[in-house]
Parts: sequence; structure tokens; C-alpha cells
Amino acid sequence: MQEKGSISIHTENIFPIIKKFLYSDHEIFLRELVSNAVDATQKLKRLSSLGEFAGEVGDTKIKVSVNEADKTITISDRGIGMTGEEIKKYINQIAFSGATEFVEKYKDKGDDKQIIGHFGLGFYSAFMVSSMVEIKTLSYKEGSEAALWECDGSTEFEIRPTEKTERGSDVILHIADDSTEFLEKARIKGILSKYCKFLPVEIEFDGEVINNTTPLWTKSPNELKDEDYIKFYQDLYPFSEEPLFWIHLNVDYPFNLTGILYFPKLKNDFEFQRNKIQLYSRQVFITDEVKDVVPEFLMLLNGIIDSPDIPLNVSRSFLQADANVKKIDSYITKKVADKLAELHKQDEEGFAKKWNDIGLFVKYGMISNDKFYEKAKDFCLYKNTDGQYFTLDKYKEHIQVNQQDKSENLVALYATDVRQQDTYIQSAKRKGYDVLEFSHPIDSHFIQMLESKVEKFTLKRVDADTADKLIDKDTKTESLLSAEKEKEVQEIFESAINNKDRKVTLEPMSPEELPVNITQPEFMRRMKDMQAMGGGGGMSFMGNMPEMLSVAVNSNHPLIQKILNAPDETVKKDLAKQAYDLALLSQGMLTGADLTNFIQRSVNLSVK
Ligand SMILES: Nc1ncnc2c1ncn2[C@@H]1O[C@H](COP(=O)(O)OP(=O)(O)OP(=O)(O)O)[C@@H](O)[C@H]1O
Repeated sequence: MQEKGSISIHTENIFPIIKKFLYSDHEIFLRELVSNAVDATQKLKRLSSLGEFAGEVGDTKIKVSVNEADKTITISDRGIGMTGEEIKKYINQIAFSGATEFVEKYKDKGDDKQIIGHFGLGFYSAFMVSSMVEIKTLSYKEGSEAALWECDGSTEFEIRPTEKTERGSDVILHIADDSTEFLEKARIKGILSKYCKFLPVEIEFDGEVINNTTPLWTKSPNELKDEDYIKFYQDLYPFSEEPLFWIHLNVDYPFNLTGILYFPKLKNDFEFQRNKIQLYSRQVFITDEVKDVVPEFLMLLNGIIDSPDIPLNVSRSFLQADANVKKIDSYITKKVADKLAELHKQDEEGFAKKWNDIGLFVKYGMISNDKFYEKAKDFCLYKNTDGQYFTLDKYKEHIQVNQQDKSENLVALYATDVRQQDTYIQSAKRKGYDVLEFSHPIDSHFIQMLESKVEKFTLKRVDADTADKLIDKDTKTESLLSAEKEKEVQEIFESAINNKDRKVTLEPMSPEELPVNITQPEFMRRMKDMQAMGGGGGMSFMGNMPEMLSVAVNSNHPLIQKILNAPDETVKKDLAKQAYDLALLSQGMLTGADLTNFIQRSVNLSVK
């Protein structure tokens, strides 16, 4: 049989178009051809196990070789091979129809970014790097004749009988002049280890098998030990710290998905963490851009997802709308939440120890994903300034007695910087209040989310008010001063502070509290925080506003009596100024000339 023919296709110059579109991804030709060789090998094994192929299966290693002198790359398999008729059907028609469809779909798009980077273009991707391609093949079918197919990248092809005694196919690529980079062995090795590292059939290159045919995720979890998971993790991400824990995914209905997701120790820099999940389809590496397949917050995890059901040969927008992808997204979210719930249930103490590393992830998930929130609300932990951990329900019980305001709302207090806010924390504690620690930038979002979801529950930063007023209980401490004296003290302080943006009030507090307390109302502070983070919509005017601080003078503090009894106005003012500066100092707000003056005044007072 010798035949020349013309591949039936309307687009005469299909190859230049393929080349243009896939410009940035030429290297995938090797992934496509090796995958075809794997498919052909697995088909043969299946036929053999079904008894439909009686011959010897033999060594099925797929061999990839580079011949620099001939400028060829050969991919040889010992799979089912093809008869001449099959070549015509599968290569000339099927493979070509895939390529045609691709071109038809994308020729008007003009922008290769619109195309998912890794279109499963199949056999014809060979022409991205070849000026001529040969297939030399012998079918497994008894009495078959070996066939040679040749095509130079035009739509013309030639098939003729050839000499080949071993079953299987050799695909020989004559590398084009503009693609000679692929004749470098190091390059081929790099591509193979990127895409083919976990293929299920052995791949040999340069005398070495380059792949692990049974990667961990394909095995059953009950035959694996912790060490196996940790070792696999370190193979995937060399030089990384050990993961905290992992989830072995395995589902076959309503879609197929296997994989392992690892919880890394999170660093504060989110961006740095991304692109650590690799997507595979039947053990072939597809991409590490999983943005459309897993929910955003899960991208902080590392690991492998392998699913033949994720459509890879379509555009991004289609991928997002794909029903399977949506299901995968919610399946993974559920699995991750279930795993965390299980860990929490099994060992609350151990879970709390890991909280530093996973807390950020859980909070991010709760903020960004409602379904995750519903599950995570029962294991999300809250740490107080004494280092104790609580779930929300337990915490509510913990503060139930002391921290209810007059409208029966629970008011939780928090500090964002335990060192800087220590004075306030201690004041709150003296009142028997508990203080939570919320020190990450994500916490301001987390707090808002909590308040919107949890009824009769609000959060207040510990310096939002004086300790007496943090939780409005409608109880009053009596002032030791008459109204007249209070007015006098207020005027002394106003003139000592001499700043119209500081609102001075007199408040009867316990004598143990500081004589002067500076607070920033919760609402104002949140507005400013939000604005500083670039949010807050139309509230840009806030930026121009001076810092509104309240100055509460403790009318029951002994210092106030001392001020009232002082011999002259200057001493009164100095004492008031001193107390005010001390309050500023405790907030870390005393700087520059004010600080210098304070030190000078302190020296003067101490020698008096
Ligand atoms: N090495 C091979 N051995 C036997 N048959 C092959 C080989 N390579 C390709 N074929 C046949 O040619 C057909 C077309 O291959 P092509 O790679 O274009 O598409 P595909 O593998 O069906 O799909 P995909 O686009 O996912 O690669 C295959 O379905 C297969 O029947």
C-alpha cells in the first residue's frame, strides 16, 4: 500500500496559525506526544488483561531520544500501534479535526492570553516545532503491516509500507530551524520533568527513567504513613518546612478527583504562597494556575489535584461556568473544612498549638466563602491575651457574666498590639474583662464579618473607651468632686492641653486607673483603618480629618486633688500637662518637641 493524499481541511495554512496561537507554549508538544504514547500503552495493557490481546506485553517503557546530528526527536512506545487505515482515521481525520476546531474557535480572538495556556491540542502540536513529522507504526493486531506516515506540515501527507518488527509507534519529529532549542537534552529533560514526572507508564530519557509511575495520590490512604506524605511533600517542594497536615482527596462520583492537599506553615505574605497547587489530568501535569478550579482562599494550600473531568481545552471564562469545576470547588472546600473539624475534635490542644499557622487561612476562608464559614465557625479559635484558646461558643460562655451591656449584647474586647495597649488591657482586666488578641491586618475584616453574622455580639478595641465605659452597663461610679470643681479641673486641663481636637471630659473612675485616659472611639478608628487599607468607598474625607481623641480625666484620682490644691496656676497647669503627656506616652503617641518638653518638665518636677 502506498498512498498520497490531501488532508481534508478548509484552512490551508493551519500550522502557521497553531504556531502563532501557542507561541508561548511550544514545549507542550512533548507532553501531548508522550501522553499519546502512554494512552496507546495502557490500551494495550487493558486489551491484554481482557484477553483480547494474546501476545507478550513485554517491556512497555516509552523512550524519548534526541539526535542532534539528524535534528530529530523520537518518541517510541510499545503500545497498540496503528494500521494504515487507522492512521488515516485517527491522524488524518480525528487529530486534524481537533486542530481545526481549535483554530476555528480562536482565530478571531486575536489574543493568545484568552486561550487557556495549555490547550490539549493533541498530535498536531508536533508541528509547532517540526518541519516534518513521521509516524512509523505497527499495530498489535495479528498480521498487521507496518506503516509509515509522513507530513511536512502542509496539508499533504504520504503513507507507505515500512520495515518495523516491534509492536508500537515511533513518532519522529524533524525539528524546524526556529525550534532547535528543543534539540538540547537539558531542555527536553526539563520539559519531561515538568509535565511527565508522574505519568503512569515508565518514560526513559538518556538512559534514565524520569518518572514515578505511582505517585502518592494514586495510592490508597490506608497503605500510607505520615513519613510517606512528608517525603512526597519534600519531593514536590524541596527546601520547604514540613507541612502541618494534609488531606488525601479521593472521589469518583459525581466527578473523578484524586489528590493531596497540604497545609503549609503560612507566612504573612499571602502572595508568596500562591501557585503551589498543581493540576493534573490522569497524572499528566497541566498547570499550576488553579485560580478557576479551587476557591481563592484554598490557593494558600499546596499539593496536587488530579482530575480527568476538568476541561482543559477551553477558554477561562468557560472553565468558570463549567458545572464540574463548580462541584470540584465546593467538594474541596467541604473536604478541607471537614478535615479541620476532625482535627479539632480529635485533639483540641494540638489544634490550638497549630492555630498560629492555620488561623490566618481559616479566617481568610470564613471571610471569603460562606459555605466554609458555616463549617469553620465551630472550630475557629479565639486567643485571649493570657494565651488561652476558645471556640466562639465557649468564649461567649466565658464572658457571659461580666461582659453583657445593658441591652444584653455581649461585648468582646480585643487588642491589636498587646504591648502597646497594655495599660488598657490591664484596666479592662481589673474590671474582670477578658481581652482577645487580634493582631493581623486580616482581623479588621474578620471582626466586621463576625459582627454581621453573630447576633447580639459586638467587638470593641480595648482602647476605644475608658474601662468603665467600654461596656455600657448603666452603672455609675460616684464622683468625689462637686460640679463646680469638675468644671475647674476641666478648664485647667483644656488650657494645659491647648488643642481643640482633644475633647476633655471628667469621668469618675476607680482611683487605680490612670489620672488621664486617651481613647479613640471604635467607629472612628474603624473608618480610619478601612481607609488606610484603601477601602471605605466614599469616605476619603476621613483622611484629612485630624485624629479625634477623647481625653477622659479621672475625677477620683488623687492627682486631681493635688492639682486643685496646688499653690498657683503654673504648677496646676504643669501637673495637668504632665498627666496628659503620661497618657500619650502610654499610647506611644508622645514624640518630637512634646517628648523633649515632657522629659524636661519631669526633671524639673523631680528636683522640686
Ligand atoms: N502513539 C500512538 N499510538 C497509537 N495511536 C496513537 C498514537 N498517537 C496518536 N494516536 C491515535 O491518534 C488519535 C489522535 O491523537 P490526538 O493526540 O490528536 O488526539 P487524542 O489523543 O484523541 O486527544 P487529545 O487532544 O487529548 O490529545 C488518538 O486518539 C489515537 O487513536
